[in-house]
Amino acid sequence: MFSRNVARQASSIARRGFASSARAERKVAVLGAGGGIGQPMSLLLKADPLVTSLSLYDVRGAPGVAADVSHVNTASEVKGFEKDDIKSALTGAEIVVIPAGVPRKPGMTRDDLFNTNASIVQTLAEACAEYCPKAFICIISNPVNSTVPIFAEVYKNKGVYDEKRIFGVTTLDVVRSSKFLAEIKGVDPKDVKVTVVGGHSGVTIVPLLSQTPQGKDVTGEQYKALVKRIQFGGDEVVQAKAGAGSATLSMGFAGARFTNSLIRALNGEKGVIEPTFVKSPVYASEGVEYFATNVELGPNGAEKILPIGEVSAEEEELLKACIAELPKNIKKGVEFVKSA
Ligand SMILES: NC(=O)C1=CN([C@@H]2O[C@H](COP(=O)(O)OP(=O)(O)OC[C@H]3O[C@@H](n4cnc5c(N)ncnc54)[C@H](O)[C@@H]3O)[C@@H](O)[C@H]2O)C=CC1
Ligand SMILES: O=C([O-])CC(=O)C(=O)O
Repeated sequence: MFSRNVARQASSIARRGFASSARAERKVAVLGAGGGIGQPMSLLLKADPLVTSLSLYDVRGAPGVAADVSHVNTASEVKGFEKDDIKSALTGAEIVVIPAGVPRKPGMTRDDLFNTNASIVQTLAEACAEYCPKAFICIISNPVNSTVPIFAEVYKNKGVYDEKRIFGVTTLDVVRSSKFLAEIKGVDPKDVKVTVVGGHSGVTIVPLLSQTPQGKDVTGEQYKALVKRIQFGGDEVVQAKAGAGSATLSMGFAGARFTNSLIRALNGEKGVIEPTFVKSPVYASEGVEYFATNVELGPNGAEKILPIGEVSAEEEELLKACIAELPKNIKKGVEFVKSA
């Protein structure tokens, strides 16, 4: 959908011409733009005609990345900021995408990143609350199950919280599910859409393969292996990179796809649906405050949280395991801010 849409937009703009095309102004800021995810994602955002302005920030290196991607001949303007200049980076931003923080090394869980990334995300939330409190926030930094609650708690403290505007980006789980299932079935991944619910780590990642035409008849050992590969796809990359980090290119693609969906919805397109980790009523009665399901995006952000729908017996079990784990991750994030 993302690449098809970018291609469609690009050809439509080519027909109408850049200068004359009336476009909604959409300023996107990337925090952590100098990193492994930040760089390829910034390139993809620069290639997206729906992004009209790109503001790249990192504690170090973002002006260089900005100078580089600014030579790509699409219409958007690009500026780079570093160190203390976060105010300039965030002022006027409508969407802030955050891949700032340390990645895993082999042997680590995402939760092992908490000690470092919690304070990074808290600091960035404080800056966003001050300089662009109405922006839509897309959080990539791990552990997403905890960093989303951290961001929300900071916003509550600052009196600017709007639950519809804060998203944990779980799109990579959706992208992986589509690709891995398509490989098994020998079909084009563009035709394979998998809803992934829950959170973004190990057993909290719950692919609903039974809801996908191509996934329905995957059973037995093949089903178990596929679910495991989706749940631990991040580990596959961490191991293959052998100490040099985690998924960056596929995450750059997934982050740019989520941003594109959000902008299309802000621009008035109807029926834009993406799974994302948000404040959710779905398991609230069981003490799970945040949960990823399909969410219909719209001009106010998370317009409609869609129900999980019918699930198989196996998926029931996966959901139980998810629900046993997720509240601990959420609580850890909430308490981090409350105890500060
Ligand atoms: N949500 C998801 O599906 C995924 C999340 N991730 C997570 O994304 C994060 C980033 O991963 P990579 O880009 O590979 O790491 P990286 O280390 O290559 O880049 C991170 C960047 O963040 C910057 N940074 C650190 N503190 C900052 C601050 N206070 N303000 C602005 N920038 C700051 C660093 O200077 C660095 O350039 C990690 O936490 C990783 O676990 C990675 C893959 C998938
Ligand atoms: O595995 C990691 O640490 C990075 C990540 O979240 C992913 O690739 O899904």
